[in-house]
Formats: sequence, structure tokens, C-alpha cells
Amino acid sequence: MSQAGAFPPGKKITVVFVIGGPGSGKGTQCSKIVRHFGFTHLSAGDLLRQQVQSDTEHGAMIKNLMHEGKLVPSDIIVRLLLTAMLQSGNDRFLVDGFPRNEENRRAYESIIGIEPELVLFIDCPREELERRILHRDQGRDDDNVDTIRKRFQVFHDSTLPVVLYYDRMGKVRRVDGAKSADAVFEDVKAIFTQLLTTQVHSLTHIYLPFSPIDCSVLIKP
Ligand SMILES: Nc1ncnc2c1ncn2[C@@H]1O[C@H](COP(=O)(O)OP(=O)(O)O)[C@@H](O)[C@H]1O
Ligand SMILES: Nc1ccn([C@@H]2O[C@H](COP(=O)(O)OP(=O)(O)O)[C@@H](O)[C@H]2O)c(=O)n1
Ligand SMILES: [Mg+2]
Repeated sequence: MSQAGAFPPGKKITVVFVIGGPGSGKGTQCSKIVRHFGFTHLSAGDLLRQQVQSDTEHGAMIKNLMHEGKLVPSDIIVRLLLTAMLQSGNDRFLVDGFPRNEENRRAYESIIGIEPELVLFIDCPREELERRILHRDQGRDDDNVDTIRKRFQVFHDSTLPVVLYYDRMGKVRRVDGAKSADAVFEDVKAIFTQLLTTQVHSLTHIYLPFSPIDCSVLIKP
């Protein structure tokens, strides 16, 4: 059952999915969006790495799957996302590295159920992705040539169809991720400025044009 009702009633929750190949700059752009637009950044990969580090129930299984470049079962990642969303107390979320396949998307829909406002798709050629990952130097177990190849395959076979799904709904905003991080952010900034401006207008539309109260009904003859 959807947990959308677990959020404070009457509060508009804004969710943006951030999708792109491994090394496309999802985390980099999310940090900038957080600073400029007050979103909470939820990185699916970081949440899973925390599970591995704290040696939780599924830690060993998650570690093995990540090392293989494979995807972790959707209910695990969706529950981690939901917990982080509720704990944050914020109403704006960037969900980075998710959904990565149809199963992720469906599990999110049935467990969290808050429709994303849009999907930011950071597009970047494979050679550039590979170059960046091999220079990332964050000590990640999966940033090696063999696992990178498998992660690219998963991205191509499983994640791109999800981008297409949202594109058909008119929700995808594509940016050219091959530019410098600051240049990409100029494009990202325009997308978020437009999103938040449109939301203000639609809220005004909902809440402001009250019909005038007919006071005559209040005055007793
Ligand atoms: N536009 C960019 N140009 C060059 N390097 C970048 C750019 N964006 C990010 N990077 C670098 O590439 C690596 C991968 O970026 P990251 O944000 O971790 O990507 P992702 O989260 O999509 O895997 C990092 O070392 C980061 O500093
Ligand atoms: N929705 C997700 C996101 C990440 N993951 C796992 O976490 C790994 C790293 O994801 P990440 O988002 O941190 O990787 P980058 O794209 O940032 O390089 C993936 O290769 C998967 O093994 C997952 O199983 N399901
Ligand atoms: Mg990342």
C-alpha cells in the first residue's frame, strides 16, 4: 500500500528523480541543487553503501550485488528512501540514481506513490563516463574496469527504458552532462527555476481565487 499518507497532510511533496549513467555527475549536480534550491538529496547508492558499512541485515548481500554492478532488490531501496524522506522533515527531494529499472519504478509507485514532478536526465557519452569514474578516487569497490562495464550494461538495458517511460509522459528534462559541472548546472538551474515558479503559480491558482463570501447568510434578520 502507498505510504504517501505518511507525510504531513496538506503538504505538497516535490520529488525529482535524477538519472544518468554511472559517472554522469548526478551526485555533483545534486549537491549544487541542494545549495540553491533547498532540496534534500537522497542518493540510492549512498543509502546502500551505508547499509553495507553498518553491517545491517542485508549488508553482505548488498555489498556483493554492488560489487557485481547488479541492482539490489527494489523493496530494500524503496524502504530506505521512504525512511530518509520521512526523517528529513523536508518537502523537496532529489532522488539520485533511482529508479534504475522497471521494478524500482513500480516498487516506488506502490510503496511511496508520490508522482515525480520531473526526471532530470544527465546524458553523457560512455568514454567520458569511464574516464570520470576511473579518476573519481572515492575508494569505491565498484569503480573498476570490470564492474564499470557491467554497470554500463545495466544502465543501457534497464535504466534507459525507464527514462523512455517518463519521456512519454513529458516528464524528462535532458541536460548535456559532457559540459563542465558549472555549465551543466546553468542548464539545471533553469529547469529547477521553472519548476518552482510553475509550482508557486499553480498553488496561487488553487488557494487565492476564493469566491467572495456571501455575508448576507451570516447576518440574522
Ligand atoms: N560535468 C563534469 N565534468 C567533469 N567531471 C565531472 C563533471 N561532473 C562530475 N564530474 C566528476 O566525475 C566524477 C563522477 O561524478 P559523480 O557526481 O560522482 O557522478 P555520478 O553520481 O553520476 O556517478 C566525480 O569525480 C566528479 O567530480
Ligand atoms: N536504485 C539503485 C541504485 C543503486 N544501486 C546499486 O548501487 C550501485 C552504485 O550506485 P550509485 O548511484 O552510487 O552509482 P553512480 O551512478 O553514482 O556511479 C549500483 O551499481 C547498484 O549496484 C541499486 O542497486 N539500485
Ligand atoms: Mg553518484
